[in-house]
Amino acid sequence: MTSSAPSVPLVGSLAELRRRVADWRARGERIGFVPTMGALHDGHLSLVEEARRRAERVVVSVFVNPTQFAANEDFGRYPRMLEADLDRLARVAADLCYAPAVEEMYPPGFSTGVTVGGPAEADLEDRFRPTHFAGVAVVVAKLLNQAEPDIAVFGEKDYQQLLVIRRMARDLDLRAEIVGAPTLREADGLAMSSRNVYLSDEERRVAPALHRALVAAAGRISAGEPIGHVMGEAREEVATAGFAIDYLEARHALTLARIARRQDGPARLLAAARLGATRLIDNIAVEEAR
Ligand SMILES: Nc1ncnc2c1ncn2[C@@H]1O[C@H](COP(=O)(O)OP(=O)(O)OP(=O)(O)O)[C@@H](O)[C@H]1O
Ligand SMILES: CC(C)(CO)[C@@H](O)C(=O)[O-]
Ligand code: BAL
Repeated sequence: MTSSAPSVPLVGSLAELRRRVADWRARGERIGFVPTMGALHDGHLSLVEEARRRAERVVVSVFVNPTQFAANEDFGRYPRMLEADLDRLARVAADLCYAPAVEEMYPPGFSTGVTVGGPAEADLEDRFRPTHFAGVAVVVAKLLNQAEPDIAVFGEKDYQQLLVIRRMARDLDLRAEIVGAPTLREADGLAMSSRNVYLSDEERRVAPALHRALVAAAGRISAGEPIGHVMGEAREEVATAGFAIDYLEARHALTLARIARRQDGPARLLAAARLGATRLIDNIAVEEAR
């Protein structure tokens, strides 16, 4: 299907990205930036809309970053559909799509890394993807240096990633303000994700059980039930639905430190769990007691 909205310019070279951004900046326009790996869904588009509320121009990057995938992960089969992505970006009037080739981002001889600690060492995603945040940090640092936006929007769906990027931006004095945006969900509660296309029909039917368990647990903790007990039952419920759980934990929402009591919060419940070959992540805030 073709869109009737004006098409979104696509650039692949850093020089061209910089030229366009410099033109806008010279006109006094604020630049918003949304980094993605493409296969865009409505969750991504909501980030573009958030950026649009805060800036006159919005650049969206589409780059499946090899350095954040471990050798056994899905880099090779990650969905790639740039034409459809451009069509979707046109509908939310993004100003530019930046889709560099791997060689543009990582030229021969590339040998620099960014070491991230703090929230990157929370024993959550990092336990299961030990090289992941180093790859995310290096590509996000590069993208933010390349586009030099005023603001950059990241989804709360990747909650630990959001905290890692906030920490990195603060520690390295990156100029962009890092903005977090809420998770968009399907009608049955499943967090939208490019990886949902991997789910079989049966797995797709089961998948919302993860969010349901998080919502129920957050409500019970908020009402004063003991965290350890509630989280144990949530793990049982998710496992019974058919998931293999990597983690399903209550953590401090700002530091990701373990918390045993609601009063140690603000609390966030974070989960990663596998349905067959597909790994889903999700998280939810625990409302604070009034
Ligand atoms: N459902 C969603 N709602 C809001 N933001 C989202 C959602 N899903 C992803 N994002 C955000 O979009 C940005 C790009 O994410 P990415 O391209 O990895 O998409 P994804 O759907 O999360 O894919 P994946 O399946 O790889 O996790 C990230 O900041 C991510 O947090
Ligand atoms: C931030 C990001 C675009 C870096 O590759 C990626 O980790 C993602 O899509 O969340
Ligand atoms: N949204 C995070 C990208 C990844 O899983 O590699």
